[in-house]
Amino acid sequence: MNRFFKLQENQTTIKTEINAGITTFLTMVYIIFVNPVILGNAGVPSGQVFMATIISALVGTLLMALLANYPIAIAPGMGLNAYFVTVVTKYGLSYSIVFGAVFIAGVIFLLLSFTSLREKLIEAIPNSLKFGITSGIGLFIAFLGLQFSGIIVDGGEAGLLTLGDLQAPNTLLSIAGLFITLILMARNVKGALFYGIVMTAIIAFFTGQLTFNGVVSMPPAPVFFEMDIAGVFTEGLYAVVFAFLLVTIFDTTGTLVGVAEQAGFMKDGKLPKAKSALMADAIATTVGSTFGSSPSTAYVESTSGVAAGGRTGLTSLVIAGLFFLSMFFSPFIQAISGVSAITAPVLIIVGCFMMEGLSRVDWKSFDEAFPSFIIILTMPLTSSIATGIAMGFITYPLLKVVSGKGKQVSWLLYVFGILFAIQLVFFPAH
Ligand SMILES: Nc1nc2[nH]cnc2c(=O)[nH]1
Repeated sequence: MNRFFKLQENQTTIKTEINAGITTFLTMVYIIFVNPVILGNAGVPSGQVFMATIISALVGTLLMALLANYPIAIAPGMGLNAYFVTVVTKYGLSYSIVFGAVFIAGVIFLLLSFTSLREKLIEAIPNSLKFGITSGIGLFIAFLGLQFSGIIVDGGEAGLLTLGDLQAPNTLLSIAGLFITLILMARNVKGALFYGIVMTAIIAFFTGQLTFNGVVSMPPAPVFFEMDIAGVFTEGLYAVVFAFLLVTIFDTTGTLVGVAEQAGFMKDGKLPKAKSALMADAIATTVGSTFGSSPSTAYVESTSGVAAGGRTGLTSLVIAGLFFLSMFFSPFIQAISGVSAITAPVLIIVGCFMMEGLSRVDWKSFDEAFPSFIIILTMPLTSSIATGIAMGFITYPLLKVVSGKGKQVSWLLYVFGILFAIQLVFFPAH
């Protein structure tokens, strides 16, 4: 164990790594409650999403442990799960076609992990676009949380949106959950999001909003290969595949670099073993789609385990082991997932985490600030990550050219800008 995970070299111990693994697991286990709620809005059965989420997290995090020896967890990302639902519901598609799109994005990501285009792409995209995308997704999922909780509702005569009925039972439950979780977060309690869900569920139980049919059982049977790859082409979902691909690559890379900086792994501004880490994510996304999950990404919550001293893949191995054990708690987890007001506070708070990157945008330069701003604004307003990305990629090269800085922009961005402009104007459906 010591030799495989290089514990001594990384100045850590088995006990510290186990502690770190438990810490990260507690901060991210909410995804197995929340993902069935979100993908349930696209009609995917809850038991299927529950298993697919665990399998994605298990495969990705285990590969991260074994291939990269990093204390970084992988699981289906928030934001892309919501975008998945938008694509299914807004355009009336079958979810199996959209799983096909996730599969294709995963395979392209896997192929890209072997080439240098991956680095080129990552280097060509400026901070304002990268962090604009992550933050836009943050606002998007927080907005969903506000809707699920009933705090924000359709405005009708009052305008597009308005404040909901704060005395409605499910809204009251969410508000109580939000306050409890915020208090736990502010007091730096390990696993605040998880304990927040549990405490909100207890309130829901005693107020009759939640019923249980058991706690432990054998895992539900996973559903395998319920996807329609041909449908991706007949429906022309190219922009959707592209959005899944770009967001997964940027999000994972940004998160890997952030966590690696915190853990002291960066060497001369480069991330060693980036290839193995990205491959772990690409494989998790591809495998996850075959079982019925939206794309996976490296989790920002891994920072909590690193803060607890985790430095090696042993931390990730512990996280993967805990995800495996959670398979046996499906009745408990599915009952909680059935009441979206319980998990809504998590969406609002995770949205806040994802805004952090905005500090890296150069707000004093208008040609950097505006593309970031338009992404953040349009993602929640159009409920489309792809549209938000398109707005940013169109305005960035445009503003650079008119301000005489066109030469600073990579040719890749001009190509993307033109492609996105054509797509938005002529193929706006997706
Ligand atoms: N980086 C990152 N971390 C997450 N934690 C939960 N969801 C996400 C996500 O989409 N991206």
